[in-house]
Amino acid sequence: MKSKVEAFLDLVKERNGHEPEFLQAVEEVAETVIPYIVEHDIYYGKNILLRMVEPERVIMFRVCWVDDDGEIQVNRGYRVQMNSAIGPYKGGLRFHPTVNLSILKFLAFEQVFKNSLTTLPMGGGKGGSDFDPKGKSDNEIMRFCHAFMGELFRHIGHNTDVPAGDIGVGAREIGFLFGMYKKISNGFTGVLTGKGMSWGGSLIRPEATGYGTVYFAQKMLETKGEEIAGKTIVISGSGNVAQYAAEKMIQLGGKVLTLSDSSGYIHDADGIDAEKLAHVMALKNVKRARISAYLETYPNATFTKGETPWSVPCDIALPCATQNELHEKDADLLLKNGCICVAEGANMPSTKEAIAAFHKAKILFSPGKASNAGGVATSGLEMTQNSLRFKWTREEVDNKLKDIMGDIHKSCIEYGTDEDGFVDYVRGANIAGFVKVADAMLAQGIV
Ligand SMILES: NC(=O)C1=CN([C@@H]2O[C@H](COP(=O)(O)OP(=O)(O)OC[C@H]3O[C@@H](n4cnc5c(N)ncnc54)[C@H](OP(=O)(O)O)[C@@H]3O)[C@@H](O)[C@H]2O)C=CC1
Ligand SMILES: O=C(O)CCC(=O)C(=O)O
Repeated sequence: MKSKVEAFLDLVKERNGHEPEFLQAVEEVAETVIPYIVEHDIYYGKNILLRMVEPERVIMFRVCWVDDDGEIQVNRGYRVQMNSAIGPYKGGLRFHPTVNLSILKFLAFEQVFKNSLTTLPMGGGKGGSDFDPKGKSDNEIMRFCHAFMGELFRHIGHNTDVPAGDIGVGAREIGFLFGMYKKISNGFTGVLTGKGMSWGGSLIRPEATGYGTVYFAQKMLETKGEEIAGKTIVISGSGNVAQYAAEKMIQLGGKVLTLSDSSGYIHDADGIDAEKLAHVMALKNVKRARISAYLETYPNATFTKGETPWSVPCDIALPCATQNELHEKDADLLLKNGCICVAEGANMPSTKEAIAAFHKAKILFSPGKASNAGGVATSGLEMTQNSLRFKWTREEVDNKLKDIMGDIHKSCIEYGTDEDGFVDYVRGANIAGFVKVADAMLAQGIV
């Protein structure tokens, strides 16, 4: 006889069998949420989770643009509008050659729970394209963004769907996307977040995902009487999330040992301090160089080609690059080397087996939907400021971000504490995220 979780997953697999990342994300949620549904009559027998795994709408479109050689290029664009029970769809856009429907559906599904956890009124969505920004000129990026928005504009709006950045979409791309939306719609609205500071952006939004991940790690460490000062930290990635996670760790007295990109990782045993990090930011955000270029200025560091940084001994690990970048063997190495805390800055960076290893060892482990929620939370604060036509100070936004990360941590404790006191942050985040969305769906009827 199949368990309820198995029966549910079989149904989801029947419809989405060719979408491995989406199935992985659904499985993690189903395993923790279905037992909760079974114990709570108000949710039982209503097929709520079955409704939540089906996107409300998926938009897929052609994006044609002309490259610098005058060649016509064709890419595929998407927007997955997953769930709008508690607010307008909200979530980033990813430009990366690996983008497909499975990846965007997993990200949109995670986003529904994450946005619910922030306590702000935002539904979940995600979008993007298989366009590869690497090696493209600024003019090519602009032409692509304009072409992409030339179709996306009709599906979004400040009260309907508010996209933002993700992998491959940063301040430059948001600028080009916003410019085209404003032109076509003939209106200046907060339709995107992550905007520039002089045209509706919020202070702290660029820093928010990385800072928030560190604030969450801080809260987890506090439960064990530990603090960040004096700890060694291994970080993967060297993009937006990794850079600001490193910055906050350094400010709080941590010693950051590594950063990476898709070509490999650098290990600086002396620690990446504020000055070295500023150099990384210039390398990555201005020169758009590979992380190995770090060694040209800091030759004492090492570069390991084609590897992730998890073999470097550390107290705290922050996976901040991409999905499924931390496997069971990496988790075993981290544990063997004494790691006590893993906070995910990326979305679903740890595989199911890696999470099981962390849970078995009972170390502090937080899933991205809890610990990286600071980015979208601050996007929510950007939306509020846009509606109010007002601007909060850096300190005001940072304090709100800290409060939100603290509240998410409390929710995880409330729903994820085992009888022996161990906190399963995965279960906590999934159930807390589910309850708010499910209550709204029940109140709104079968729609
Ligand atoms: N930006 C945000 O506000 C938020 C982002 N996230 C998540 O955080 C993660 C990082 O996003 P963000 O920093 O914004 O993106 P960026 O594009 O700024 O940086 C991505 C980083 O990850 C590396 N990377 C990407 N794909 C791979 C891969 N397949 N293998 C190894 N390294 C890879 C990139 O290296 P390379 O340059 O070589 O590709 C780069 O260093 C993603 O999972 C994203 O979904 C979550 C919440 C909010
Ligand atoms: O700020 C946002 O709306 C999106 C952030 C995002 O894409 C994410 O949380 O994964």
